[in-house]
Amino acid sequence: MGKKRIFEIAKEYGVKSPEIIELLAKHNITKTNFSSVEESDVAIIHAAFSKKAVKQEQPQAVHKTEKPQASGSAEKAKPAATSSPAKPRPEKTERPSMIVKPIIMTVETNAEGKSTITHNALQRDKAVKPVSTENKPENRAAVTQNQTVNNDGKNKYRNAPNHINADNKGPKTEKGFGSAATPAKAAEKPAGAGQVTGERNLNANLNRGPQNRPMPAQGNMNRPNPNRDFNRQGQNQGQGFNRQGQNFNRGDRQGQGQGQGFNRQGQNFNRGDRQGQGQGQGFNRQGQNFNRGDRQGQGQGQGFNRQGQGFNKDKDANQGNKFGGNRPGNRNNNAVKKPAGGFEEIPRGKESREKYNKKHEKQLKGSYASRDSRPMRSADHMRPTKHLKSKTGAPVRNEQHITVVRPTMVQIAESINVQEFAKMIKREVAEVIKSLFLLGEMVTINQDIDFDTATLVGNEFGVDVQPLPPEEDPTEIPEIEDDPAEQVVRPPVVTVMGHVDHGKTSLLDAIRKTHVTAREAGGITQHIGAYTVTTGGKKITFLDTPGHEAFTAMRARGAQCTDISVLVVAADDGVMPQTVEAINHSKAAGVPIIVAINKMDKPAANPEHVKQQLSEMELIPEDWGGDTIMVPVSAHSHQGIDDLLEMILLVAEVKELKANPKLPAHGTIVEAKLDKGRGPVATVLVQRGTLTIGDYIIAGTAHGRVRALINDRGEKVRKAGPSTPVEVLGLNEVPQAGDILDAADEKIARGVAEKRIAKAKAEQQKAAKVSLDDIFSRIKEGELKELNIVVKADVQGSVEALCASLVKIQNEEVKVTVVHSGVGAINESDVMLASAANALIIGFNVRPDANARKIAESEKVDIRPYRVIYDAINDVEAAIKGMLAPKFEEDVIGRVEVRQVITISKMIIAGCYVTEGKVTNNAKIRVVRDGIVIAEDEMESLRRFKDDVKEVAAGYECGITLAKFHDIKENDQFEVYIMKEVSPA
Ligand SMILES: Nc1nc2c(ncn2[C@@H]2O[C@H](COP(=O)(O)OP(=O)(O)OP(=O)(O)O)[C@@H](O)[C@H]2O)c(=O)[nH]1
Repeated sequence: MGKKRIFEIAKEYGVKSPEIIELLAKHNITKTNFSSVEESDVAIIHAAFSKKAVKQEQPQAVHKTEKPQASGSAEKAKPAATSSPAKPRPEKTERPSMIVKPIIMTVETNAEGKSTITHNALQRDKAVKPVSTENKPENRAAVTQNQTVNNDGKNKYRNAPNHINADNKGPKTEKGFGSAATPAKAAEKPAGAGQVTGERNLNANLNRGPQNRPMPAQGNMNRPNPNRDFNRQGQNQGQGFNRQGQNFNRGDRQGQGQGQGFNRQGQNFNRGDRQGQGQGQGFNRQGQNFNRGDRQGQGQGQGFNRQGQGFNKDKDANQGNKFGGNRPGNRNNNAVKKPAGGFEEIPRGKESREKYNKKHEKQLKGSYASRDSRPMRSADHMRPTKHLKSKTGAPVRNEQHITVVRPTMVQIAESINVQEFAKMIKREVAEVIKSLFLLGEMVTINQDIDFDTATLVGNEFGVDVQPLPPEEDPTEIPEIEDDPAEQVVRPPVVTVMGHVDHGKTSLLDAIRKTHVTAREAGGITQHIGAYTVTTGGKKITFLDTPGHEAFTAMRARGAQCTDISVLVVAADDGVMPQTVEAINHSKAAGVPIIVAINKMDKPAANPEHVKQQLSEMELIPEDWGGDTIMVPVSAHSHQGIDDLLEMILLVAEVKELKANPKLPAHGTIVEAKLDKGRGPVATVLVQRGTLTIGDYIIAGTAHGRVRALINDRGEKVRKAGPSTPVEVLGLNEVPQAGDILDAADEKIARGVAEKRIAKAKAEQQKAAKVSLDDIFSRIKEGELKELNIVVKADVQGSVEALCASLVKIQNEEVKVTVVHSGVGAINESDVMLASAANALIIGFNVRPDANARKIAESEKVDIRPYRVIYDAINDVEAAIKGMLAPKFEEDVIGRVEVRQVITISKMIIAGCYVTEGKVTNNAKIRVVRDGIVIAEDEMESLRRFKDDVKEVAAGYECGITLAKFHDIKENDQFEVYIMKEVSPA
């Protein structure tokens, strides 16, 4: 057990080291924090502090360096107190989940010109990682002298005294770094223990960067330890990443190499009879030790770059201790003559030190080695502190406080430049790069790192990295705060869905007691309507969605702005494809489903079968123990309608549907059309707030002041609250179904509309551009045919439905492209566009105006007006089939046997007999010999006797000459076939 040192004793007695040093000084004993204490000294200390010793309250360890001996001779380096390493103080605090306060680091200067740093970041860090440092496999880079001696894989940095004697101001060692020791003494030193010879902790904090980083287990990634001879002992310890703790021994030698950190550390090369120890901590090529001849050498290195190298030649003994710095000339060719570190002694005292700093300012700049010595910089904690004195001339403690503020939280975008990030977190770029390096990212100063990487790096430095709040979209109306206290109960919005003809419209009619069906062209609901009904004093808003497949897109949207979905299933028909689709849409939108089993009045009604089918789709009826409400109804006899409404209200009650009517209106455009007399008319479902006449509204790119509001019964109203469908007049253009409507300040609305128009234009332009990919795919497609179509319809819903159906028609060979679509009559520009794009125009419920008709005639543009969507789709389908390239199929029409081969003036004539079918003069011939096809050719001539004939039937003889193949032999079989056109599927 070695002698105890001041700071350890201080800890034991619960006092600060300076107090002990002061006490001993009174007894004419000069000691520093790291000085060991003689028995006699201990007695003095014990006498003075024994009472205090009881209270062991986390003493603040003060890190000091030893005062130089008056003689200036190389003091024996104290072996590291491996048996009693500076233990980390027990951690009591825990890291708060989010740290918002900045790190304040205060550098205190004491009377002796030593600086200590009280550092709430460090304390915070302690809270962050309680005790965990004990378990770390690697030593962290920041190593002060006492850390050196804890070279046991444990890191005391966070727990160690928070002092950074980084400013070259500690008691300046006259011995410098890497001072020499005698071989004998060096040999005594335990391998692996820190060799404490140089007392100055120059640059001790240089490598405080990345901590807690995952490093491989000790020595795991090290290269094997090559020992090439007998009689040698080679020890190799490595921690970290690469080539650490290498040890090369030749001859009778002992070599020990220890390496911790990152790269090539603790290398030890020994040749001849020698003993060598190499220790390295830090980053790069540390602790190298090269010994040749009969020699003993020790090399220690800590810090950043190529430190602690020791070269021993001849029979010198050599020890080198280096801490930090960049290539600080760490070679100990003759340790006795020259301090190994090559450092100039730094003068003590304020004035002389200032002079020194001034003198070295230039050379120190930009060097890691000199970072500690540099004047204070933004993120620096190594500033030379002033050595102040009180008026009386006595040294005063804490005269100067330097505060460094580092952020504990930064916000970044998706990626950030390394340099910028370092600046942001107030760290050196090299620290950040190093951290990234250790995380496996090789980056340069100008490279960008993504958010996740920045988060990891931020964690290394105790900085919480958060994403920047999303930029406000100029094409969106600013969000308004919705106070839940202001919200009131609103009616449910119900979508009626189901397979075509299962009775959706009839059911709504039955509910509204009106007859919408009769008015519809083709008897099919063409677009969404919305109605409000009152039952038992409560309102329900229904959105009627069309049943045809073509309206899938619209129906899906309908489900999204609704609260409850009523699934109509005909009791006599059961679950059909669109029933399944409707279920999927509702489920996807998270909307509860109430099943209305319709047409119960029909004799063929089989509700149990419907339930059975639905239960297979995970809609288990309540009476079967499930949770899906199923109501048998009849739109004709009105059976069960009240039950259905009751169930809707029940579900709505459970959902607690609420909205704030006091806010500016916010809703969805359910339908929009261009009315000749009234201009653009939009059906809006108000979802939040109240829409009032005079409000300025925006929906998509359309905007304007509300001129009139018409409810679902055709009555003019002044306002419409939440869950109310209402027709709105006053927009400057027809919005799109599904657009969000907002009431807003006119200026804002106009601005937003302009931005949306610009955005849409830009997107259109972008879409119009032909990309390289596009060109390539077209080349690949080769025979690609495109059918361009312009679609015009009376309402937006129909436009969408048609477009969706038309695009679906396309097959492998023909592509249907809707080059333009819109609401309103077919006009001149539609025709011109169709002409330019070689498109046909499909009009649904709209007619071309006179001008358009004229131009269409002259431009030969085909305009097809329709009243029923099916017809339009069917026609296009037929047109596509007509456009398909004809397909041919082989048709074998006969078989012929060659009975004789005749040669007349170089012509080879096969004398044949038709065994099967027939042979025609335009047929193709496949020559088969012994079951193997040997040629395929075309007929050149077909003759009977001397006459050319068109065909010869089975059982007759004929003469056949082939166009190319002349090697015909007797008994060859001719398979006679023609290519027949087949109609496309
Ligand atoms: N017997 C009987 N027939 C009904 C009932 N409900 C609807 N129908 C008939 O079923 C047919 C289709 O009814 P619609 O209401 O148009 O069906 P839909 O689901 O709205 O059809 P689309 O609008 O085409 O999607 C009509 O002939 C109705 O008269 C009912 O409860 N009983």
